Amino acid sequence: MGVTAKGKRGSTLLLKSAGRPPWYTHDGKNIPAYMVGIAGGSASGKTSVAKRIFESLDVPWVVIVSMDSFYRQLTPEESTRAFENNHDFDHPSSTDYASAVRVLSDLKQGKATEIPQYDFVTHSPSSERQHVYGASVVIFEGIFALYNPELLKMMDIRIFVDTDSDICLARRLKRDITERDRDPLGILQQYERFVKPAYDGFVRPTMNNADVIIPRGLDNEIAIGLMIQHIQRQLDERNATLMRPKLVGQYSGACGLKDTLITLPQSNQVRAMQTILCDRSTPRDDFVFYADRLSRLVIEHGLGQLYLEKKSVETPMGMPYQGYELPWNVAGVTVLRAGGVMEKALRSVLRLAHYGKILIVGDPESHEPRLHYVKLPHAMDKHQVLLMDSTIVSGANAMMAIRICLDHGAREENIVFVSLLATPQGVYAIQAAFPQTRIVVAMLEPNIASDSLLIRSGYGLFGDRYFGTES
Ligand SMILES: Nc1ncnc2c1ncn2[C@@H]1O[C@H](COP(=O)(O)OP(=O)(O)O)[C@@H](O)[C@H]1O
Ligand SMILES: Nc1ccn([C@@H]2O[C@H](COP(=O)(O)O)[C@@H](O)[C@H]2O)c(=O)n1
Repeated sequence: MGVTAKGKRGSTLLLKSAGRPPWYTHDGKNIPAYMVGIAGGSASGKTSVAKRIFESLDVPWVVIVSMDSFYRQLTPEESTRAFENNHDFDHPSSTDYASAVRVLSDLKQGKATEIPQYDFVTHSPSSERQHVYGASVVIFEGIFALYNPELLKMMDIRIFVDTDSDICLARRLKRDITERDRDPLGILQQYERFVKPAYDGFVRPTMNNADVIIPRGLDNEIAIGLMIQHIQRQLDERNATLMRPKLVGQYSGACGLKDTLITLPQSNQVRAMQTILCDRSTPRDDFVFYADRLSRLVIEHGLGQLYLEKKSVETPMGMPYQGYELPWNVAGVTVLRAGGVMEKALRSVLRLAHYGKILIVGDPESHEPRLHYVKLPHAMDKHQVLLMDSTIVSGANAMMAIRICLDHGAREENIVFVSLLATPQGVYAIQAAFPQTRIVVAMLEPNIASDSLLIRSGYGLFGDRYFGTES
């Protein structure tokens, strides 16, 4: 049984996804996503209402998760009956709640997750998964969205769409013929036998769990408008009270830095290279050459922090030699764009690594970091992570990058942040939030130029100097 193009998959829609501001407190802890639950009868307009809310909300990184994604796998006998319109998909037992709870609780906690996909033509989950990360708002819609107590607990607002059953049946007929490859007689049989009784017995009673009931679904513009205003107000209030990471840590020379900071031995060679990089009159080709050379040194120093397995080999003279095995499980994650310089160094010294990219751009007004793109290797929990950025200045970008790796399952004790230059202020802020992350730098440089919120290190704008994009 193949999946046809006509088959409707359990739909997960990422509608807005760029420029996410920090979603964690100054001590690095995630702020839970705002969750909306929308229940109602089949074809009552749940998806349509969900889409309308999303279009209207002024929030980046929003996701709609459909309950369709969690229909459980049928046994062969059940599957045969399903093709005869004789399987009850409207009983609560048709849903894999454990999977729904796992996915939604990941999203609620700000973690990356994989959402199963469903095919209505084959009546079975497909092998595909949709990777979702970064939702500030999650809308969960489905006939049993307000049924399971664990799911209900996660929701910040619960909505029930209450549409006349004749209208629902007419819409369902049309939709199931065009989108789900069904025949009219089968649809009517299934409706009479399962859909209607289950609505009366299981779905309608969940109206009691709702905070808001929307009669007539999308047609009820007033109710929908009021509800959107309410949600937007709640989000704005939450936003105003969020404890965003401070752009500069509270470092004062007196309190000192912890020993998770590892600085490259300050040989005369290293200091000479730093002098070249800090010198405003250095020509670009020299800047690039010495940035590359210093990157290799600091990357090697960072690799020296990785945990290695012991290995015994036999020498050509037949003697035993006890040593170590180079690791296979290194994830080199670049904070774009300046971190790309260090990826080049990592590639030149390590043959086996998986690479990831994170694009963080400072907001032009507040200079607050904003996440625009992330792609990381699979199974981050099994990787030792070398996180690379050329400089740590306020520490805000580094904190966001570390938070992203943790949200994708990386273990904090396995993260090594590698940088050419760091300010003590930035290191202090990172250490306060992520005490187990090791920070390897070529140089600690306390002299920063600060122009209101925009802070520059001794290198000036490293990426622009390296890539030749200075204005
Ligand atoms: N107010 C409305 N007027 C006309 N058609 C609608 C309205 N609301 C939904 N529909 C249509 O009815 C069908 C089912 O709507 P949908 O929002 O997907 O319902 P549900 O998610 O509850 O199954 C879709 O084809 C949709 O375009
Ligand atoms: N293989 C399946 C699975 C589910 N259904 C029907 O889908 C309805 C829920 O989807 P809505 O978008 O309408 O909320 C539900 O009433 C099931 O009967 C199906 O027909 N085949």
